[in-house]
Amino acid sequence: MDKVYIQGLKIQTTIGFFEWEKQIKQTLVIDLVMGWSIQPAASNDELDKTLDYAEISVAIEKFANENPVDLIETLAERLAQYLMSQYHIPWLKLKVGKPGAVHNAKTVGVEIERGQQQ
Ligand SMILES: Nc1nc2c(c(=O)[nH]1)N=C([C@H](O)[C@@H](O)CO)CN2
Repeated sequence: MDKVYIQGLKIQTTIGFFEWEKQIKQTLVIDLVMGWSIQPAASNDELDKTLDYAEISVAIEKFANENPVDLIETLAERLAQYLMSQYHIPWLKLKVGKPGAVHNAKTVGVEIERGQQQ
């Protein structure tokens, strides 16, 4: 299966378990790989036939800000379900990193894979 991907997307959103985290925005870094056949778009050079990574990047930050949660696990799961249903994505791999969370780690995060590779 072909892939369309977004790597290292930095978003600012409210996320965290602790009370102080609910009062601020923090940086999350999103890596997303989406299964998609690119041939229909490529054959006629048509954006409409593929996954628009620019539109999806904006949608990710909007979704995170409209659906604040405590855990990055919850955000990953809900965001994956949203993207799959909104854009008819059959399979995706999603990483959510929270680089500011552990001061002596480069980053921490979760990675999930959902759906079926066709
Ligand atoms: N596996 C996780 N561990 C932790 C999370 C999380 O979302 N998933 N969150 C926190 C706090 O919000 C933390 O980021 C504050 O520094 C702690 N552990």
